[in-house]
Amino acid sequence: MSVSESVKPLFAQIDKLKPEYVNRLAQAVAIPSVSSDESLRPQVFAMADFLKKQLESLGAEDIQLRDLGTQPPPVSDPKLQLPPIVLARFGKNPAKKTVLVYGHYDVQPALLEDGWNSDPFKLVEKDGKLYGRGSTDDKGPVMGWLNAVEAHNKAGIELPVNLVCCFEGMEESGSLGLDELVAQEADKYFKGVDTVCISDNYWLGTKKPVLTYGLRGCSYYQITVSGPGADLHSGIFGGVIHEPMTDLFNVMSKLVDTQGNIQIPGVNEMVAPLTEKEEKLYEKIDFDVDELNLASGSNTAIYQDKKNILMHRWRYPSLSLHGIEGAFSGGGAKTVIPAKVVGKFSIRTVPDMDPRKLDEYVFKFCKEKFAELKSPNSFNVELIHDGNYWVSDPFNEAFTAARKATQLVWNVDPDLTREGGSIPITLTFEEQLKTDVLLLPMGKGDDGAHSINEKIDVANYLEGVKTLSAYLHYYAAGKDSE
Ligand SMILES: C[C@H](N)C(=O)N[C@@H](Cc1c[nH]cn1)C(=O)O
Ligand SMILES: [Zn+2]
Ligand SMILES: [Zn+2]
Repeated sequence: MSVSESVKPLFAQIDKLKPEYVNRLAQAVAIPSVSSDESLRPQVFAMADFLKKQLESLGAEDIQLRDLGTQPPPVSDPKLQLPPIVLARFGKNPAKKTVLVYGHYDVQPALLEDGWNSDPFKLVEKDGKLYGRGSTDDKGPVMGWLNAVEAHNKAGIELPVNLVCCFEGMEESGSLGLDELVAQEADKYFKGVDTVCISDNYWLGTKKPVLTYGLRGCSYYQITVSGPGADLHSGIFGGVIHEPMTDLFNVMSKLVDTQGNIQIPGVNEMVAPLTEKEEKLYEKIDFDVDELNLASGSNTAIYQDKKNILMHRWRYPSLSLHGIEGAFSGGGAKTVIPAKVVGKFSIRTVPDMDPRKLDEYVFKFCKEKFAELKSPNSFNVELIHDGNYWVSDPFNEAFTAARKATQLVWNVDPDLTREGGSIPITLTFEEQLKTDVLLLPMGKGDDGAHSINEKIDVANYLEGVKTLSAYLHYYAAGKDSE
């Protein structure tokens, strides 16, 4: 029987299980597992326990919560524990292929007062969409893998592959500790893995599914400026002392211009030149500036043409300013001079940028710009975390299986895309396990990952479970399967 025929009862089961799937996602979203907020670290641990219980109830074997020790500096609490890596497996049949699925159970911060229409940690279903922090990034897709196993169990259909799960709780904060674990377990827990599938990114737009073969890397920095012994009255000290915030603003404002051009010497020179072959690839992609505007909820695009938008998202670096710790940020008009401020920015990296050279250029530039201010305040610039870029071959066996699965579920040939975001562990899996990695996204380009009112469409959540399941079946059946 063809794969397309054999998965029909599985697809019917997936449709029937919608209430259970939504409930599973609601339980996951209700745990505010924000990895970047030290005070919420117990919630990240609670999320790992939730996954453990879910995996147990679905019949997973060899479930392990792997301790990664304490979080390295910079960190406020030197005893802060890293959340565990959750490992589990379904099946260990040597006659079957083995697929490792990776996802993350931590999320970005979210506060109602940021502008959410509802509590970010309460899943709300409205107009065919499921709103809540992590719904698309990445609790929806992680639940998607569990949902796929549940559908197989309930339909009485054997999983066509051995499934190894690797779920981490620090992806949004640099995947600390995971590189080492993957290296340690390459010949142990991960022995025999044939391919890796990651569902942790999004379609490019809102209409067409995609398969993704590239990611940018991310190097995240912080600049600390401090001076006064305490926060001060600006009426008493304004104009008479060097203010840390003024120094910080000066340095941060020199990093990038308003057209997105990075101003740090040496950075742009590391970028791989554009080839004619690559240039042609952009023509085929289904996307335009309207899709970008829809996703950003604005008309603020720097480039109006598809090629430039895609190149600047996928193959050129970008520098973003994220925030200032220690600065007054509430409502009202507090007349304070902050004593210590920490500015945060990151650089998305691309082939052929060398992260260590990048650090060198960033540190040198920031120090020079601060020195020009001739300020007596103290200044420090440091790397918080980094993760490398990744580009792969989109025509291997795993991509072929994913293309067939997408065609079956969505009735359309997926676009082959790269992603502007980062998943730090991707290259490590490829290098350490010596396997291919496929990125098979569930959500749409307008899902608002990292933003307010993050959502996943119900259709993407359900059809996504079908796509992940069908992918496993096509991959198991080999490249000539139908
Ligand atoms: C693409 C993925 N879903 C994601 O959001 N990744 C984060 C990872 C990160 C955080 N700091 C550095 N990398 C991202 O791209 O921001
Ligand atoms: Zn993610
Ligand atoms: Zn994310």
